[in-house]
Amino acid sequence: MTQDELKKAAAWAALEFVKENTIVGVGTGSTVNHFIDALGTVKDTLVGAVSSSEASTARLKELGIEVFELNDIDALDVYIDGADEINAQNEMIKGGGAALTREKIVAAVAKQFVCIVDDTKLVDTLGEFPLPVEVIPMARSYVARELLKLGGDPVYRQGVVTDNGNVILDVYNLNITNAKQLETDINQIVGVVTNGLFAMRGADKVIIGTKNGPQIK
Ligand SMILES: O=C[C@H](O)[C@H](O)[C@H](O)COP(=O)(O)O
Repeated sequence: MTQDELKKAAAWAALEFVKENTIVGVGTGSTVNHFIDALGTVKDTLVGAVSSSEASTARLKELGIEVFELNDIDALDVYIDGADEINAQNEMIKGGGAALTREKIVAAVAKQFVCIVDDTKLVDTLGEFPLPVEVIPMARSYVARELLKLGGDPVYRQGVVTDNGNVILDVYNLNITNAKQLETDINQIVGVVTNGLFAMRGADKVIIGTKNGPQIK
């Protein structure tokens, strides 16, 4: 099976976590795009969705799924999203598609975070994938210098502006042994909006696309 077929299998398996007559939290990325396609097949049973990016919002609307503003809802049962890396503690690196901040906000509201990944995303130690950090544009050089002090090698993601109007620094060469601490430390740097570590709020369930079918843990 190709990596995309594994993503698709994990994404469609996530439908079992979607309850009738609810609003579903929807993440961003190529794995989630498969999940949105799956949601389209059950759209008549849903109230609608809350989205973590302009790209996912457009795709949901194309399929006729109503998209609600997060500020207009009180609670969210489930949030379904992909990841760039995930470890055995269900801590993740996210933000390869620059959607990390809105993803972290929707994940914070949701009662349950279901992560959908192909099995290439499983790692023993987070950090081989460069850690995305969303930064206020005028703080970019300052934040980069502070990230160097934390032991990483930040690289400006040229040409990318987030849905929030900010920029991304991708931090290479981090060997992340304490993800919660690093998540907290990076968030303390003035000018950082969010970093792509999802450790303080990790996934509650993981659906892994494998050649033997989707596995839930
Ligand atoms: O900003 C993007 C998100 O965090 C994605 O969930 C993550 O990059 C995984 O994307 P994909 O499913 O395309 O591998």
